[in-house]
Parts: sequence; C-alpha cells; structure tokens
Amino acid sequence: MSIQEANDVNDETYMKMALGLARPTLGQTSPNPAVGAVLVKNNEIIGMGAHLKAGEPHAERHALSMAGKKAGGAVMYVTLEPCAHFGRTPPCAKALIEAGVAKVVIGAKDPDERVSGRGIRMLKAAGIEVEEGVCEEEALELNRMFFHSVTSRTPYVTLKTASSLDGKIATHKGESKWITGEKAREDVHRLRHTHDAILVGVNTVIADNPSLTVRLPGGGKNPVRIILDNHLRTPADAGMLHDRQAPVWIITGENGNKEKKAALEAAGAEVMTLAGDAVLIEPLLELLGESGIRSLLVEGGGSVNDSFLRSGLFNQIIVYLAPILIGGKEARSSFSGLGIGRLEDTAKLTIKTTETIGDDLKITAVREEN
Ligand SMILES: Nc1c(/N=C/[C@H](O)[C@H](O)[C@H](O)COP(=O)(O)O)[nH]c(=O)[nH]c1=O
Ligand SMILES: Nc1c(N[C@@H]2O[C@H](COP(=O)(O)O)[C@@H](O)[C@H]2O)[nH]c(=O)[nH]c1=O
Ligand SMILES: [Zn+2]
Repeated sequence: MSIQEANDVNDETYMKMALGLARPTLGQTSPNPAVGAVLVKNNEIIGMGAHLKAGEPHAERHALSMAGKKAGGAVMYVTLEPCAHFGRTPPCAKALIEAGVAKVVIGAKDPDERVSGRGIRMLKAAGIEVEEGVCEEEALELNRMFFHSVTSRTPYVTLKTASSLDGKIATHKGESKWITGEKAREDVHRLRHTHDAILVGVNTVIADNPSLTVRLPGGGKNPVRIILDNHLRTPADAGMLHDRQAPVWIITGENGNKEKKAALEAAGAEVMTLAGDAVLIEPLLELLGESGIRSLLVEGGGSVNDSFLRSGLFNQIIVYLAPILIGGKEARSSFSGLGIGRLEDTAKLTIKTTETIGDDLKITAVREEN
C-alpha cells in the first residue's frame, strides 16, 4: 500500500473495518444480528468491537468501554442502527449520548420495530450528528437473514444441494458417499453454523442416518435439527435422536401414529403436529418463525427440495457441483417429485457468486422478490 493510499482513510475505511469485525460472528449472535463498531477520534482508532453473543453487550458498548473517557467528541462507525430499547441489554443510543460522542455513522437501519429509526431519532434529539447508509449494500447483505426474518416473521430459507455435474445426488444403485469432496463438505458445515436450524426429510434420515451437526476443526454452533416426517416414519434409533448434540424437532401431520409419537418423544425428540395429512411449507415456516428460528438450511433430499421449490418459499439456493457424471434415469436428482411444469413458472434466481472449493464448484443464487 502506498503512503498516499495509507493516508486515504475515510468513512468507508472505518465502516469496512466494522463490517470486517461483524462478518466472522455470523451465526454465533443469533437470534441477534451480527454487528461491528469502530470508534475514531482525531483520525485515531480509540475503540472497536463486535456483538459476540445474544444477551451479551452490543458492539457499540464494547467499543465505548475500550475508549473510556476518550469517547467524548469521537465518531462511532456502526454497521447497524444503534438500538433504542431495553432488550436483554440497555439501549446503545443512550450509551452513545452519555459518552458524549460527536457523530454516529450508520451502515443499515434496524427493522426491528423496537428500533427502526428510533435509535437515530434519539441520537439527533441529543444533538449528535448522524450519517446513514455508509456501505449500506454490504451492511444489508451481511444481515439479510436477520432482516428477512424480522420483517416476515418466518425464517430465511436456504436450499442446499450437492450433486454431480448432471444433478444427481446418488447413483442408481443408491451410492452417495461421497459426491463432493472434503473441502466442499467442510464448507457445508460452515453453512450449518450460520443457520439457526437445518431441515431434512425423513427419507434422508432413513437413508443416511445423518447427524446434521457442525463438525468444523474449531467446533461450531449446532443448529436445531428438523425432520419433515408426515407419518412419523423416523426410526426411534436414529443417531441424531441419541447424540444429545442439538434439539431434534419432528414436524408431522395430524394422522401421525400416536404410539410412534410417544416413542420418538421418549427418545428425546420434540414432535410438533401441523393440521392436515401432509405438512405444508407455509404453515411449517410460520411455526418455525414463532419458535424463534431466523434462518433455515434445507439439506434435502429430493422430495423436500421439491416441496420448497413448488411452494416458492425459499430465499437462496447454494449448489455444490462435483466434477463427475453419474447419469441414469433411476439415479436420484437434487429435486424429485413433480417439479415445475411451465418454464414461465420456474423460480427466477440471480447468481450472486460462483467459487471453486477444492475440486468442486459452489454456486450461490438468490431470489430477489422475497
Ligand atoms: N452425499 C453428499 C451429501 N449428502 C447429504 C445428505 O443430507 C447426508 O445426510 C448428510 O451429508 C449427512 O450429514 P452428516 O455429515 O451426518 O451431518 N452432502 C454433500 O455435501 N456432499 C455429498 O457428497
Ligand atoms: N446486536 C446489536 C443490536 N441488535 C438489535 O437489538 C436487538 C437485541 O437486543 P438485546 O436483546 O438487548 O440484545 C436485536 O433484535 C437487534 O434489533 N443492536 C445494536 O445496537 N448493536 C448490536 O450490537
Ligand atoms: Zn444496541
């Protein structure tokens, strides 16, 4: 970096630094957003911080406590509008006023109705200069799952598939381990870490007996494990019921066998019953939203993916493609079931990123409308 570049420090520089502090905390702060803060005075950084865990101090407080008395007259760069309510922690807007900061620069406003503009109004009423929307795109992108779940009261839904180049998730003989490589599978665990819950269909439980835990080198936060199981076919000896690594919620229809329900509850699962014979995606997402799930990772298999596809109720899809060809009309694809009949009804996506992970390709595509 040249001296000139080094001197070219501005609002964006500090906001990008705050975003850099927040990004690695994605997942661990849930159900709170990931937030970063940098406190600057006379072009010197005098405090910084990130929100680390729900219930613990917010990012602004960490930065303020690092600066102590020097905070008076300083500029606070924070990726999210300072909160104005007493949740599990006192309001940051109040702390900023008491610390006597001169200016607050904000990335994105907070849609939580307890805040959404109130924090900004409090700061301005106390005579503090407020600038909004610095690196706003990045700040909105960072917490897109939080913002979606706060405004829609349903989880942000990520579909994840892992297949051969020709879209197969198993050979016609049923072999599926493994299609994607070690690095891609590790990336999936990072994806799990950033989601509150992970959902699979009962066929995947029967076929793979998955643990659905986060097994990263440094550990990680295990999401709630959800099994879509209309008729309670989940084996009572399924591994995830007995590993005590994370809750298991089994979502079933009203005709689920009562004895089976008792057996699964005895095995430690929570069985939640929705009206109707088959679980529909819309009431499922409302139930999960009410149960505090802000982000849901759907790991298939094919028929569950088809249900989400036909309901249209998903926000992004992440596809891992392995450089192999499997073929065979009997071989299972990422999406089975009925699928979409008319091209005009297909989900219109925008490809956000493509990256190579080990020998595999990872494509992230989002749906703009919801
Ligand atoms: N077969 C493949 C996958 N298979 C995904 C299936 O959902 C399978 O149940 C889970 O991977 C098992 O979960 P756990 O490791 O026990 O937690 N997923 C992948 O990313 N690549 C593949 O090759
Ligand atoms: N994490 C975070 C904020 N999170 C905001 O506060 C709410 C949680 O409040 P509480 O229960 O008290 O932790 C959360 O829903 C979101 O609206 N706000 C901020 O000023 N800075 C932070 O670092
Ligand atoms: Zn706060």
